[in-house]
Parts: sequence; structure tokens; C-alpha cells
Amino acid sequence: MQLISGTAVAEKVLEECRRDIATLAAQGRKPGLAVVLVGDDPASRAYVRSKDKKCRDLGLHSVKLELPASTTQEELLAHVDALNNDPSIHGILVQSPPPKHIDEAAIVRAIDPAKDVDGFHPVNVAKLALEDPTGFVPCTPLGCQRLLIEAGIETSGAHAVVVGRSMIVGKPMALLLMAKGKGGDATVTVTHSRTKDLAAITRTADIIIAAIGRPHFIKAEHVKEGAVVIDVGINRVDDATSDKGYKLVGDVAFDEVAPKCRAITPVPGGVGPMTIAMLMANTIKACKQAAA
Ligand SMILES: Nc1nc(=O)c2c([nH]1)NC[C@@H]1CN(c3ccc(C(=O)N[C@@H](CCC(=O)O)C(=O)O)cc3)C=[N+]21
Repeated sequence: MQLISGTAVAEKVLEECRRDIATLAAQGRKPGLAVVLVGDDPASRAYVRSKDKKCRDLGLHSVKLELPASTTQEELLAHVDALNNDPSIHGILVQSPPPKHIDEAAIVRAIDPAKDVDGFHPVNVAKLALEDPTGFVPCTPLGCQRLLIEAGIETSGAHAVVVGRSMIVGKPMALLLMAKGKGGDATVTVTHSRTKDLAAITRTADIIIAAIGRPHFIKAEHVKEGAVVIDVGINRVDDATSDKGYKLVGDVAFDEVAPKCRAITPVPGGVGPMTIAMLMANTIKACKQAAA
């Protein structure tokens, strides 16, 4: 069994980012990322903090907007508009999910597609479907694909089963796996909460992408011997033995699934660090394309 280290692959991606940043610096340019957080969800705050830290590590320009939960739709749109028009900002991310009174789809559509480093804007969704390389691909599925490539997993001709159909992970993941070229050319099945006899389908998978959002959902019975499992889940569960009071667990019951696998990602230290690394990479891509 091969444990695929997201931490190690993320470090490789960040090393590429450092080289790109040095090249851009020699041309007098510096990629800038703005992260907007509305409200005070603790998990969202933790994510925004680690993103901000990673930006500073790399020498990216980082703007962190922490807005109160009472922020109105109009106020948030005004912030997005200001960032769209700020030439020092190449990437904009509005942390999801926002408070309930915010129309998230309208916010996403207000972001300049050229600065949409999350890849959630309809223009970028379309570009992914069209296999147009100028678009931005959502960071988490992009990170999963990179993990497969770096771990030497052949996707061409493989049966990949994506569990989950979200706009953030499941759907773009399926598009990436079925696209032509490296990390693609797979035969893709997308399953979700309404799928009948899920285990019968996942048991035919050479590659399983688990993006359900339910702790330890994928069990040994879901996995065939020799499968590759990518665990996208980042679930906080109570843990009295940890000083934080919680621990992170994936969507995969790692202890029972891992022995059956050819390769598997851990949580933490798997897809999570890759998501942040790909966000940095997308911001650099946005900066390069803005200059071109
Ligand atoms: N517009 C938007 N874009 C996002 O990309 C986005 C978002 N909203 N909302 C929330 C989710 C969540 N997310 C994570 C990224 C990295 C880790 C990560 O690095 N996790 C570490 C563990 C960190 C820890 O120990 O707490 C790991 O898995 O090893 C976690 C979660 C991005 N998200």
C-alpha cells in the first residue's frame, strides 16, 4: 500500500510557485490574492489563516478581508467590485459558505472571471467543460488530479468513480478525469446520495474520489482490492483527547480501507494541503495571464 503524501506533493507545487514568483519579480510583478470571509465560522477562519500564512511564506501579496456576519449583499458586491478593479489583486476568493442571507451564486457571478481563482464562475465552469486551458479549475479537484499524476497512477482507460456531485469538487473532478491528456482519459462514473447500491458501483472502481462530506462513509465493502482512493473529506469530529477538542477525519474509513488499496491519501496531510497549493498556483497563473 502506497500512502500518497499531499504534504510532500504540495511542497513540490509550492517550489514551482516560488520559481514562478522569482521570474515575475524580475519583471517587476507580484501576484496578489484577496480572500474574503463573511462571518466567523471557526473552520473557515482556520482555512483563511493558513492561506494567508502560505501567501506570506511565498512572497505573494495577500489581502484578507474579514467582514461581519451582518454584511449585506450590496456591501459584499461593493467589496468584490473594488477588488475586480484593483490591479494589485490577481485572484479573488470569497470563502464558502457565506451566511444564509447572502446570494452566493450572485457573488460568484460578480467576480471577474479572470480573477476567479476558485474556478466557480460560469465562464470558468464552461472553460473546464470545453477543455480551454485559459480557464481556472477549482483548487481541490485540480489538487486531486495532480496527486494522481505525481503518485504515478495511470488514469487513462481507468474506471474512476466520483462519489459526490458538488459544484466545488464532484462535478469538476469528473470533468477533469474525463478530459483528454495527462491525469484524464478515464472512464468516469459520478455517484451521489440518490445512487442505488453505491457499493456495487464503487467496487468496480480502479480509482475512487470520495467527496461526500460525511465522516468515514466509504468502508472496506465499497472498495475492490488494488484500488486507488483519494479522500477529499475534511470533517471535524469531537475528540476529547485532542487539545483542540476535535480531530479531522476524511470521508473514508482509513483503517479498514487502506489495507485493500494500491494507494490512498490520508486526512490530514492529503488533499487539504494540495487545495492551498493549487490556489497559489492559480493566483500565479492569473497574474501571468493579466500581463499577457
Ligand atoms: N471559496 C472557497 N474556496 C475554497 O477552497 C474553500 C472554501 N471556499 N471554503 C472551505 C473549503 C475548505 N478548504 C480547505 C482547504 C485546505 C485545508 C487543509 O489544508 N487542511 C489540512 C489540515 C488543516 C488543519 O489541521 O486544520 C489537511 O487536510 O491536512 C482544509 C480545508 C477550502 N475551502
